[in-house]
Amino acid sequence: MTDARAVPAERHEAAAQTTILIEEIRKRYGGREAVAGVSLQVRRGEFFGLLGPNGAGKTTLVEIMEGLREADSGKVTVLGQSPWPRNVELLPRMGVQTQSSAFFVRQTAREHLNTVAALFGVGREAADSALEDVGLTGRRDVMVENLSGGQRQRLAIASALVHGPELIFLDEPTAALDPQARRDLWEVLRGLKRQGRTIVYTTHHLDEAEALCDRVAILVDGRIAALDTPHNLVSSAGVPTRLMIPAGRLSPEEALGIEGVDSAELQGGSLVLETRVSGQVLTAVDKLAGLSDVQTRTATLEDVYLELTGSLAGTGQDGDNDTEQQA
Ligand SMILES: Nc1ncnc2c1ncn2[C@@H]1O[C@H](COP(=O)(O)OP(=O)(O)OP(=O)(O)O)[C@@H](O)[C@H]1O
Repeated sequence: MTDARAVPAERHEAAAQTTILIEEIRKRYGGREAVAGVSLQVRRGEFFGLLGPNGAGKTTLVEIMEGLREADSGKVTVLGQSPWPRNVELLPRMGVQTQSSAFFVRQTAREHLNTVAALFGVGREAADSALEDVGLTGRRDVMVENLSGGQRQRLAIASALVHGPELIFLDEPTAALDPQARRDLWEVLRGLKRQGRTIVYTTHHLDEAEALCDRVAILVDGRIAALDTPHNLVSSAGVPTRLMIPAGRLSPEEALGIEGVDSAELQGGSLVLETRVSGQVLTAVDKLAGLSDVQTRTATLEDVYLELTGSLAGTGQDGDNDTEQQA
């Protein structure tokens, strides 16, 4: 005989695999609905990206997940618990890096982390291992104020990691970094994922989201405009491929005569064709003008993002003029 009260095994399994569950969350500031009915699930061990234009509601949503802000309605479950009202049981299990991370600037990187470790009640070994995780061991004796911007960003991440949280919130950790420092930090972040941590990642860098995230949600005007793997978003969006042909080899009129070419325009020394059937068009271009020096640019997450944010932004709000500070 089965126990009617028993939770089916698959529901237990689903709960074990879910780190964050957001159900129909809404948050209004005065007349503006910053989060307008968002539901999503972040799976255990997932690198989850939150994308969207300025003012889309990302910070509000993340703060609701972190237990820093109360939703007007809807349900939030983080690691099986409600983060609001401020849930002290959850604090040791979560790490939070914000863009305005505070540092003890008159300390060395190591002293800073030791202080953070002490606040969390963990030992100095944890501080050393967090420094190693972010590749800062060699800079541990440098005063925080003498670290470069990229090294400070790493220290901010180390501060969010020092107590060994299962879930980490990272808010634009690569903002203001040079290209090499960004790439270096990507490796650090991949390392965190390999350790099995769940990461909620807010960024404006679409290439970064594409390179790092298992799935991304694109927020527009407080609503989810798309949620999927970067690969699926790109392949299902139907964004055209661009072919760049050195100018002079083919005229725009000739190109427009090729079946499957949607547009043809001269831009910066190239004839740029847009098509959704690139194989077919390349074959035709080969016959007419040859393929040497022809470049192909396939759609990226940035194309999908721009299409979504461009077509949806501003359609679902009651105005931007009622934004007084509210808790
Ligand atoms: N404390 C607040 N009081 C009033 N309005 C707020 C408050 N916080 C955010 N807002 C408004 O809510 C909307 C969403 O803001 P939010 O900071 O969540 O967006 P965001 O996607 O994080 O933006 P950004 O990319 O610029 O950080 C914006 O219109 C913003 O002006």
